[in-house]
Order: sequence, then structure tokens, then C-alpha cells
Amino acid sequence: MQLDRVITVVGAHAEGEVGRVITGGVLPPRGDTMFDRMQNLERYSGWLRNMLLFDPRGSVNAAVNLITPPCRPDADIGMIVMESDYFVPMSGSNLICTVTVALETGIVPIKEPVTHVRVDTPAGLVEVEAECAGGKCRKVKFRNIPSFVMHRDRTISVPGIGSLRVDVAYGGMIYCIVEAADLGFTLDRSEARRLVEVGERIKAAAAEQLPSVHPENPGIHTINQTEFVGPLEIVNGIKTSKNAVVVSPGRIDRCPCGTGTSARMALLSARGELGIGDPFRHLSILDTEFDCKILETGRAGSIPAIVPQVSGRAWLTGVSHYGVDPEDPFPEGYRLSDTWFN
Ligand SMILES: O=C(O)[C@H]1NCC[C@@H]1O
Repeated sequence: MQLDRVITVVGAHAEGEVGRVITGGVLPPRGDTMFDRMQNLERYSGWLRNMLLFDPRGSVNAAVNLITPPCRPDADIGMIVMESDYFVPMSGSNLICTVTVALETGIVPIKEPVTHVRVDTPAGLVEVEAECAGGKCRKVKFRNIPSFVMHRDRTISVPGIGSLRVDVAYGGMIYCIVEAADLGFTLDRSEARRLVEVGERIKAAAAEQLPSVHPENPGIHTINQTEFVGPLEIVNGIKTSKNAVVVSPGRIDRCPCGTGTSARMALLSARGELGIGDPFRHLSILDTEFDCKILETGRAGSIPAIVPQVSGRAWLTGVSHYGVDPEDPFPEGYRLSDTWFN
């Protein structure tokens, strides 16, 4: 066996969504903030994402995370999320996977019954309460960064669809939020492929027609996901809804999407449909769940925001060592449109 660049990765999924975590073989990128580090990793070490996520070592449904020392003195770890098309400031499922892996592999010592972990992310500090028992992490509850509405009740023109009413909100990434019923969707699993096709078209149109920039960090800009939402209903006394986020280049988030949930809670709050402290249950296309609420109001620059809390669970799936045979014609992998959409 001859392998260059041997990298250790612990596999995990959060409520169905794959979030692999690098635990060895990669040095932290340079940068004074986690946002700088994320940009430097993308600029100078794009091969890492390509090698681990593209075929033949990865697959379109996965994301990979790098744990680093934090930049902030008040944080315990840093986290950089690499998704197939974007290095993203924050991701709920990837945070849940990263914290669970950090705890269950001993990178962060477990304290039972609750371990507090402060995660320095490119989007800001995210405080985590991890419920732990028997040496395992059984629930990750996190206080996300301030989330807010960027465009309300706008009409865009989408090729092949025509006029469509949408909202745009930020929850760690920028989402174009669409009522699924407006396009005849019920968010059943059987609709996954069609949701992807339509969702990618909506994303492209919305990104062009509704410029969106974070008021405190101009480096965070442009709609990069479509979130289809179902009706808000009361189930067993809890405000409950289903959603399906289309993750580029074209697949459905398997979990209820932590950043999409945060963006949606900001919209529900702006519409007067979700108050501070109201329990909110968000379901994925697989019917897995995040339990959530709005903790308090906040601000992003001068824009009113909410501070969301999201909780869910991750499970470890294995440990792998990835490397590159020096004779391999695909050291950085490849993407083929049968599964990669583009
Ligand atoms: O939970 C989230 O925020 C996400 N899951 C995959 C796509 C988003 O990063």
C-alpha cells in the first residue's frame, strides 16, 4: 500500500444527514478569525474538499468538517464546514455531527449529564449543551447565531415556472423559502428528485433577482439554498412543520436542516406565527426531527433578528483513513452528472 496525505475521518449522521469529521492528518488553516480560515482553506486547500467529497472517495450526499483550535479565546473548538459546492459559515447538522464526534472520540472531554462546548464558527460563536450519558452524546442543543429575514413576500420569475412568491432569510446560510404547496408539492419522499430540479432553478433565479448581503459580514452574500416548507400545524400541542432543503449541486438535506430551520423561525417570527419560547418541531423529508424554539430577540447590525435554539442527535457510523495513491488518475476526485446533477 502506498498512500500520500493520509487523513483520518470519523463518519457520522445527524437525523439522517451525513457529516464526516476530520480527526487527523490536516493542519489548521491560517487566519485571525474562523471566517478568514474558512476562506483560506477554500482558496489554498480546495483539494481537501475535492479529495474527501467528490467521487471516488466521497459522494454527493456528504459534507466534511474540520475541527481546529478556536480563534476566540472564549471558545473550546473551531469548526469549518465543507459542503459539495460551498464552504459555508454554519451548518446545523454538521455542528451536531462535529460536537458528537469531538465528545465521543475524546477530543473534548465528556462531562455528564451536560457538556458545554463553545464552538467558534465562521458565522460566529455557537454555544452547545450536549446531553451525555454512559460516555455517549445523546442530544446536541445549540444556540445559533442571530437569524433574520432579508426579503419578505417578493415575487421572482423562474424559468419554466413563471412568477413565484418567495421569502429570503439567513440562519447561518442564506435561504430562499418557498411554500411547497404553491408548486403542488407535499414533501413526500417520492418528490425528492423533482424538488431538486425545481429547487435548483428557483435558487439560481432568486440569487440573481434578490441580492442578499449579511449586514455585518459582506463576505456572506447570495442565496445558496432553496427551502421548501409545508404548512404549520399543531401536532400534540406543538407547532410542527415539514421542510425540504435543496443542497447544491442538487440533493435533499436528509435532516430538518439547522440553518434552514433558523431562517424559517426568523420568518415565522416576523409573520407573528412563532413567539419567543414557543416549542417548534421541524421535520425532514425522512420525518426525522429537530426540536427548536426562539430564545430571544437580537440584532444583526441594524436589522432585528431572533436567536434560535435547535436540538437534534447524531450517531457515529465508522472510522476511515483516506489517502491518495501517487499513481491514482483522480487525486482530487471527479463529479459526474448522473448523481452530481452538475
Ligand atoms: O443543518 C444544516 O444547517 C444543513 N444540513 C445540510 C445542509 C445544511 O448545511
